[in-house]
Amino acid sequence: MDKFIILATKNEGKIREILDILSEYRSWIKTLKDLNLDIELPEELGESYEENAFIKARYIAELTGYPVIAEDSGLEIDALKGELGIHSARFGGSVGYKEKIRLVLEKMKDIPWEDRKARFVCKAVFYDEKEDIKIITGGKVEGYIAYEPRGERGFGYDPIFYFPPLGKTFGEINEFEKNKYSHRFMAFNKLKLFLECFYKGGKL
Ligand SMILES: O=P(O)(O)OP(=O)(O)OP(=O)(O)OC[C@H]1O[C@@H](n2cnc3c(O)ncnc32)[C@H](O)[C@@H]1O
Ligand SMILES: [Mg+2]
Repeated sequence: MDKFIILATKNEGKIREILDILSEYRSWIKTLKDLNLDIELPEELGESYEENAFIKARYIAELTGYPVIAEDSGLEIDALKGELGIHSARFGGSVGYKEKIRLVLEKMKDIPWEDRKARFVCKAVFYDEKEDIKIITGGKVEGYIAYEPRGERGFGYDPIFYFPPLGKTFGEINEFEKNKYSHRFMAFNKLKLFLECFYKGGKL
């Protein structure tokens, strides 16, 4: 098959979740790894999740000529206004997530539960240069920053994101559960509606 969509992300955690959400379309989707495209994505200098998702999508679309899916996401913490959000991946510099999490918790050590509100946000983009299509969908999930990390599942900031409806952090729930409630699920589930029309209309 020479027609496919490229998934433009380097984050293995995202890839797992997105391929699972879009599992019906798995045979149409190629990751950068599937294509042996060992390249860096461009700097995410946009001012919003949408802009950054589009920067990544456009870069790969221009490079390959194929339709592309990309996303940009982040953790917004009310008490640390503006520090994470679209800067979540860069927060704390080039250190691992154990250290980023330690830094967040250190900054929030005196903050009481009611002021620990946070949300994960995701914007997903489908971009097809040839067909002149740009679709953006979004998702959000509300929770709290836990007092300490719990669970080893998921990726990134999952161990400190406490999700009240399940009484657990995202680090404690399995992929099946995360893909029922997450910001990424919501964004990509909406994008799926579009892919359904596009795919069923034989457009790909
Ligand atoms: O740009 P790409 O290659 O897609 O991968 P990335 O990891 O750099 O991704 P972003 O630029 O979108 O930054 C997202 C940040 O938000 C964090 N994040 C996003 N969704 C998350 C989730 O579901 N669980 C935990 N952390 C998440 C993630 O760890 C990053 O620090
Ligand atoms: Mg990134």
